[in-house]
Amino acid sequence: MTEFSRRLVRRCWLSAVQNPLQVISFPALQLHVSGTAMRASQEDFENAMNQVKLLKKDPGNEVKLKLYALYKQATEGPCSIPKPGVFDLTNKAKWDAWNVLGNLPKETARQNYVDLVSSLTSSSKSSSQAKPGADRERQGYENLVVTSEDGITKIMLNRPIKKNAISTQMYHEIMLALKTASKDDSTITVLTGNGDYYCSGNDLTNFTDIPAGGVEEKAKNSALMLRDFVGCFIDFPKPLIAVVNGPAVGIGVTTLGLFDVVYASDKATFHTPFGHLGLSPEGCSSYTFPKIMGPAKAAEMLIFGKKLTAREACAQGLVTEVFPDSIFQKEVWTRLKAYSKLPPNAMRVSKQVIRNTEKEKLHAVNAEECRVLRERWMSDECINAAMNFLSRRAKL
Ligand SMILES: CCCC/C=C/CC(=O)SCCNC(=O)CCNC(=O)[C@H](O)C(C)(C)COP(=O)(O)OP(=O)(O)OC[C@H]1O[C@@H](n2cnc3c(N)ncnc32)[C@H](O)[C@@H]1OP(=O)(O)O
Repeated sequence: MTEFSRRLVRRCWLSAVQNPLQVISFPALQLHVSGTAMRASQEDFENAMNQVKLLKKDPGNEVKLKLYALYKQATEGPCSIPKPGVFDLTNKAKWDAWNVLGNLPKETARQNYVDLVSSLTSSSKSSSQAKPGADRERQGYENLVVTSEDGITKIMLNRPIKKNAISTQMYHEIMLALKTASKDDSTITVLTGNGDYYCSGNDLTNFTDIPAGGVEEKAKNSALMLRDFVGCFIDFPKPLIAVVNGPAVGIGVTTLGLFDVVYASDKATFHTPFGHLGLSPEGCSSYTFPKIMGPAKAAEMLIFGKKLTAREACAQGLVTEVFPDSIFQKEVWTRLKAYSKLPPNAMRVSKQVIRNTEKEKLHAVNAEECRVLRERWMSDECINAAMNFLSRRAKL
């Protein structure tokens, strides 16, 4: 085994433990009942299995792995199947969880399974009464807060604990929110972030969830998703405004070239560390950035990862206006409320006149960037960089 493979093995296991939600999907709990007759607690065991299928809230991957392992131990005994390969993250995490139970007797595993399910059903009953959760569910977004008021639809990235890194689910949520906003009654749409960051870019753990088809399939699916995601910005029909409340990284920066107006707090910074991550530009920035700031300045950002302050980004034309952080929200929202009262059709038509001649080109650029990135994601440079971040060895 090479040093690289050893690091990858270590990293894969680490990511399975640190980011269990990325590793195993909920349907994996829909296990088959073995025909083997069991003693007294067989009925409890089967009831518990049925209760698991009815859980309203995803219990998280750590718990799901525990349930899986206890089920296997209770029905088949100690793990004796071959260890899955290093890239087969999901099956490897399941194997590890089962294997760690060693020679735990079947009856004990069965009892532990029943106890664990019982604790889950009681906690889900109490948490379903919590109002914030109910609100989120009603709105249908896990990591966004979407509000419509005064003619403005505000889409707020709401994962402050992870600096608003965009998870796979968030990509889909943002696409849905943009599509919904494009058809609602609002006249303008705003994207912003909750907390101290605007967005820390792509969630680097997105790539730890490797499907059965391996890294190639993951790269293919990611490229398709990215193309759709960026396509939603290219096609967005109303004025789209970024309210950049704090630092922006990666795709949080590149997509800014597709907004109509970008307001930034003076605390914001703009960083596209593609070189450090073994990546290449996306979000149409390979086209919009040279157009906005000239090829030399764009190259410094996109190839060498030069981080810009808000004032520098404004001087380069990426940002429309910078405000002192202390008055940022007040000033920006006062201005946006005034803009939102302008005639909506005129605003739409003006946007179309400004943007439509570029649309076809932007879609072609988007497709090409995604094609190149699909290759990059499978490169050693990129895998190493993601591993470094995940194992906390490197920060940007
Ligand atoms: C499928 C489509 C793909 C499209 C491709 C897009 C390309 C990009 O977007 S490239 C840019 C990717 N982003 C990064 O490389 C940023 C990585 N993050 C950092 O360097 C730092 O976290 C930070 C400089 C943003 C913030 O540092 P700070 O010291 O203030 O806070 P932390 O303790 O590091 O972060 C808190 C918490 O948030 C997690 N986190 C932050 N950013 C990301 C991220 N991009 N992906 C995953 N997780 C992230 C960080 O790990 C911390 O989590 P824990 O508290 O659980 O350790």
